[in-house]
This record gives sequence, C-alpha cells and structure tokens, in this order.
Amino acid sequence: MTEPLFGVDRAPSSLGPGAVHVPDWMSREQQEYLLRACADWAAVAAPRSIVLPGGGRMSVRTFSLGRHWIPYRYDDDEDTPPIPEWLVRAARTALTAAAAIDPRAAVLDGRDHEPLPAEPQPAGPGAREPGPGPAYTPDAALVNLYGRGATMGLHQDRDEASLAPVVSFSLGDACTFRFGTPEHRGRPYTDVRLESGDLVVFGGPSRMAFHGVPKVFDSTAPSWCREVLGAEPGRVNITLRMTRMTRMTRPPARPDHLPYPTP
Ligand SMILES: O=C(O)CCC(=O)C(=O)O
Ligand SMILES: [Fe+2]
Repeated sequence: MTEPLFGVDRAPSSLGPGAVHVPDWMSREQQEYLLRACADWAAVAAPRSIVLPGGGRMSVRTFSLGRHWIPYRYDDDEDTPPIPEWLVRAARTALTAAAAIDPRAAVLDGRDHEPLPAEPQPAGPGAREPGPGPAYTPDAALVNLYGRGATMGLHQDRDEASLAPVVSFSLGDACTFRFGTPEHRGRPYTDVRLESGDLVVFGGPSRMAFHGVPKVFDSTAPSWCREVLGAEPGRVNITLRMTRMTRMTRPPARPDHLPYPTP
C-alpha cells in the first residue's frame, strides 16, 4: 500500500513567473468523469507513440482532441474527437484559480502584464464568477498516457500560434514534473510532484518555459482509478491549448508603453 503523503506540503506553489501548481484542484467525482472520458476517447482516437523527426520514439502514447498534433504542427487533415464544452469550462475555471495565485498565468497574449480584461460581466444576481470567460477557448487538447517507465523529455510547447496559457490536468499515477525557464533546457528548474487531481497552468512570461516529466511513480494512483477503468490507469495528462491567434491573444503591434506617434 502506498504511504499517504504525511508531512508533504500540498499548498499551491509557483513554478516560475506566470506558472502555478494547484494541488487537489479536481474533486474525485470530476477526476472519475475525466478519466472515463479519456478511456472513451482513447477507444476511438488510437493513442500512438509519436516518432520524432530525429528518429526517436516517445515513450508516452498520445492522442488529440480538437486539432490533431504531430511534432512541430497541428494537422487538420486528421479527424479528432471534439473538445467537449464541459472541458472548455473546466479550463476556464482552472485559469481563474491559477490567476488568483499569479495573475500572469492568465494573460492571453503572453506578455508580462496583468490579464486582459475579461468579457463584460453582468452585475448583480446571476453574475458569473469573474474570469477569462469565453476569451479562453482552447481548440486543441493533448492527452498523454504514461505507462510503466514512460517519461517526457524537457521541451517547449511551441507549435501553437497563440501565446495563451497551457492548462494541464493530471490523473492516475503521480509523477515528477520539471519546470525550467524559457531560455534553455538546463537549470535552474523546479521539480514538483503532481498527483491525481492536480492542476498546472503556465502562461505569460513562462508560456515558453521548458518542462517535462522525468519520472512517473508506478502504481501510486488512487485505488478508485482502477475501479473506474478496470485496469491500471498509469498516469494520464491532459493539456489544453489555444493554437490559433485571435483578437484576444494577439500580442500588440507595438509595446504599449511607447507613446503613439503624433501625426
Ligand atoms: O505530462 C505532463 O504533465 C506534461 C505533458 C506535456 O508537457 C505536453 O503534452 O506537452
Ligand atoms: Fe509540454
């Protein structure tokens, strides 16, 4: 039996400017729902070990929702299951939670500034939670299935035209998630243990940070994961991304601290 996390600090933490880890963000019910959905998608989306252009084969098995990712680009010739509306809502709520810890995590255009104003919100009774609203609309999700021994090397998520944040949900086995800087693969980096139900968001100045999964702790998933799937879940990770430039995610044409030229 896995030792419970005695004495382990599970408070939200910063992984860098605009990058946050929120432990236990999902309820067990939400995790079960998402895990079942992943199993259903996997049955139709044919997870595969991606062969990298250099010839190496990734040890995780991956499939896409919304837009099909292949190394270095999104391939719209391949059909994928759509991203359901509830998953988009989950990503928006996740961004609101991340912004409460570090507002730079929720900037939509990748700049180092406060989040862009959310869509106008109705005031009074029935007003929605403040948050990024429809402005954050991920159009691609990558689902990574980590079996025994699978890892993911340090990389940048750079195949998206938009610099909007990446929202990442973890399920099943725990792992070490390594988060570095945008400049290079090397140190400094922060290692954090991600458990089933944890949230990571990286945006703003950390949107292009190198990150990876050097280790998965086999058979550490909560026992109910096995009951849900009838099989070992391994580790399951879902990242939501905006891949296209939109009005809200386009960086400004000129730095906004410069005065406009006078005619
Ligand atoms: O598995 C993870 O936590 C990270 C996955 C990731 O970096 C990716 O899919 O690009
Ligand atoms: Fe990534």
